[in-house]
Amino acid sequence: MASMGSLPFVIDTAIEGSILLHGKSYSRSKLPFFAYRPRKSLDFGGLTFGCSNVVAEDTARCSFCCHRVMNLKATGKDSGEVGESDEHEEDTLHATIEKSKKVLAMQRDLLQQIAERRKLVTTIKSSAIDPEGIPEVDGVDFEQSDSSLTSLDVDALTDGGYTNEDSSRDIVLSANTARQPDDDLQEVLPSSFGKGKGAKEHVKNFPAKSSLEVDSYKQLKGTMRSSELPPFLSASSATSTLEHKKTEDFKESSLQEVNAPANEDVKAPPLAGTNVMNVILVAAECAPWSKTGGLGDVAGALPKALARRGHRVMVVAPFYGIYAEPQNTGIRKRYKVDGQDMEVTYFQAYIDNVDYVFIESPIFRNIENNIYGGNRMDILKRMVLFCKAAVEVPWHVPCGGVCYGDGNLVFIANDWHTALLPVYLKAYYRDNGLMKYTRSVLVIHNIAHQFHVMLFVSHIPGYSLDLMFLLLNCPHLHCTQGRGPVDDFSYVDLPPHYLDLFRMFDPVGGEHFNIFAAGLKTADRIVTVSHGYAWELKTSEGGWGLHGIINENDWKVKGIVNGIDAKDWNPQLDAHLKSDGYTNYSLETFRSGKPQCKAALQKELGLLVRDDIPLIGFIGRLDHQKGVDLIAEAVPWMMGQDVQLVMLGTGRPDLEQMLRQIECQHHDKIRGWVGFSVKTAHRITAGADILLMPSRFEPCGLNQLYAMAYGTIPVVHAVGGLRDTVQPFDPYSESGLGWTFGKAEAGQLIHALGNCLYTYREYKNSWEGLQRRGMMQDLSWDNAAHHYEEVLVAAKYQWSDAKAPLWLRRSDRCD
Ligand SMILES: Nc1ncnc2c1ncn2[C@@H]1O[C@H](COP(=O)(O)OP(=O)(O)O[C@H]2O[C@H](CO)[C@@H](O)[C@H](O)[C@H]2O)[C@@H](O)[C@H]1O
Repeated sequence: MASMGSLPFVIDTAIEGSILLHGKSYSRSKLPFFAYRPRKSLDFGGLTFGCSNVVAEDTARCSFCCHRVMNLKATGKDSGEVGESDEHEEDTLHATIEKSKKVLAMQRDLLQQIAERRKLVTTIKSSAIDPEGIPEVDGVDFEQSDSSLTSLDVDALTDGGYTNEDSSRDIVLSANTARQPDDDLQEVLPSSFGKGKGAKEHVKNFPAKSSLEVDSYKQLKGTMRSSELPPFLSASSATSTLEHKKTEDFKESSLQEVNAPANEDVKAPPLAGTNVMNVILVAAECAPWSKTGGLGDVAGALPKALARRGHRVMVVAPFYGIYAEPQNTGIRKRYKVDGQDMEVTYFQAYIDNVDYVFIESPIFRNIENNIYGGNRMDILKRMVLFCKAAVEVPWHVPCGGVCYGDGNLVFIANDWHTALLPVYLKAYYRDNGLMKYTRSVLVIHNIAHQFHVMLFVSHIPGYSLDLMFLLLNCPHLHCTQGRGPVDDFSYVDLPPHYLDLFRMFDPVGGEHFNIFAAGLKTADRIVTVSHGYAWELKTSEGGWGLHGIINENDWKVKGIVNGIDAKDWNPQLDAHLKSDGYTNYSLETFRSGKPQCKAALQKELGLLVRDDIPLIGFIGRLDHQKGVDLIAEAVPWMMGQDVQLVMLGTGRPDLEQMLRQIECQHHDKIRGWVGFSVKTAHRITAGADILLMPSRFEPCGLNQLYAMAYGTIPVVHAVGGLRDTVQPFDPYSESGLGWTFGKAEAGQLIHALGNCLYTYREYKNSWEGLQRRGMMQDLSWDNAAHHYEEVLVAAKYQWSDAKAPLWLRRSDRCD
């Protein structure tokens, strides 16, 4: 079956003096160079599955496990013993040797990188007390590997050394050794599933687990009878028979696949280089399936950017409604929540190089419009189940045929809703010697979240007014940081000594239970969504009672400004600008495109269609944070300015009522749209001239980023991410991106807006310059993803007890 060139070879045996390929015997003296490599180095993946399907190109990847293999270009004939050398064979051999040199050069680079890592680990070892924290690097266990590896490999892998059976090559390849065949067979995807668009293809882009990264779950199952398994683990799936059948199907289809020629795509190395990891982002919402605000946008966009860098990325979210894309994997598990067994079913989709896993359970059903609704216990139970099920996804849910496993894995949890995940990871697994190399990063999008009623209270020193309002008056106190009475600890189902992580005290609320606090303490790293907010979180005004914990963990906190999804929020591609008189536009066409969108918006809202009147927009949750009440205060002034105003939002009923009332009073100039409409948000962003964001605090803010990308000028309270991203306009140097004001007060808003309107009317060129500068910025997620990657890598090499060693505190601070 083989022909000259690029067919796969299956090495059957390699014995002294000869080798058997596809059942044919080849004499050693006539063999192409690959046959000289000791059999051990070709042993990965076994003979029946996966890695035996090596292909012939410079640097080939196994079509299944994607591990780099040596150049195995075939030079033998396809049948019978290799005959006498002829000229053609000589040429081919030379070409092969040339190619092998290139491969060797690449390997040399790789070895150098390994050597550098080794040095790093040695440094870590020498400054650490806990040897358990020493991580493996790309599958190499430095504890176990031969100490002569570094020098030996780099030097020995030269042309001359290559023709010998050099054990150093074994070591090199074993660092990339593929998963065991058995692993594959245990965790494969149903055949119907693995065949989805790109489903298998994507797996081969990622490094498979090394033998050192075998799931701790499998180790556990291998050493214990099921009756002895720890109680925190999920109960066994009801689908085992089905899974077995599907496993067989998959085995067959995989074998068909490995037998097919697979030399077509030798891909460029990933941007992340040797930092490529498995990343699982876990969030309570993920656009476009579920979104109540910015968290949904981030969960929808950041994973794609990480995938573009070459990481294997998954998003895990609850399955709230009926979604078209995800398919039922048939895998079901049961977890205990408040003493009850709750079953979850995993749904899965693969879109834009990202795996999406949705956790379905009656507890999540039909709440897509009220994700955070219900009473405190309802929410708590949902989050307990979600986090328990999410931690085990890398064990149970095969994506494209292969589970992520728990080696080289980092979870990214988001806000208090998933802050239990780092705690469960530690308490259930790492404390028990499982998931030893799995790390967690907790992202703070909003440390306060919303609250609903405000009353006047007198000031307590050290506590901000905002916080006191929150503590005293929030009827949905559970919406903030996962707070509750200390008794709530019994619901999270953790060993008693974990209570201390959750127990908090503040002068207003007294002793209480706080999920966010426990997550922040336990996570290996903390990210928040801007530099400004990272700083504010450490203050009593900005930390909402958690500033003490943030300060104590300062060494692991990093601010990374959000990006924007360059497909969804791009005026050139925006799907919501393709109808009703709107139009797509770009930097080249915005002078005509934007006025067209403005006219379409005025028409749609029933406002006077006039190009010369500034159209001001506001989009956001209607709550204390967003400062919509400050806009209301400024309305009388605005109405004297010949402007139009449109406000879109939902939230606090009193603020919703306020919007309706303002519209009633100034129906000719104002629209107050109460509701959640993604389409309208896009259209306002495109059609408005100015966007107001008078937020009292704003961790990052996405709307000002969207506005700038659409040539809409932001007027913002200079706080948190707004200060980071909106550089104030300077008329002298014609620089800057918008207007800012220093205090969340109506007077200051009026002052900044007044200057903005003046520029709009009197200085058309300056205005256009502002628009151009805004639109020309690279606000994409790619930049942010690069910074996230640094955090993920730092987490990977983080000590397992989340306590930084002293040297790290001094020299590798994340701020
Ligand atoms: N009525 C409505 N109809 C349609 N769309 C609506 C809407 N109200 C809001 N949106 C949309 O929801 C998103 C809100 O983004 P924000 O950055 O204001 O997030 P939010 O404050 O919820 O999140 C938190 O997390 C994000 C992400 O990290 C941080 O940027 C932010 O500062 C922090 O408070 C935007 O896409 C906006 O268009």
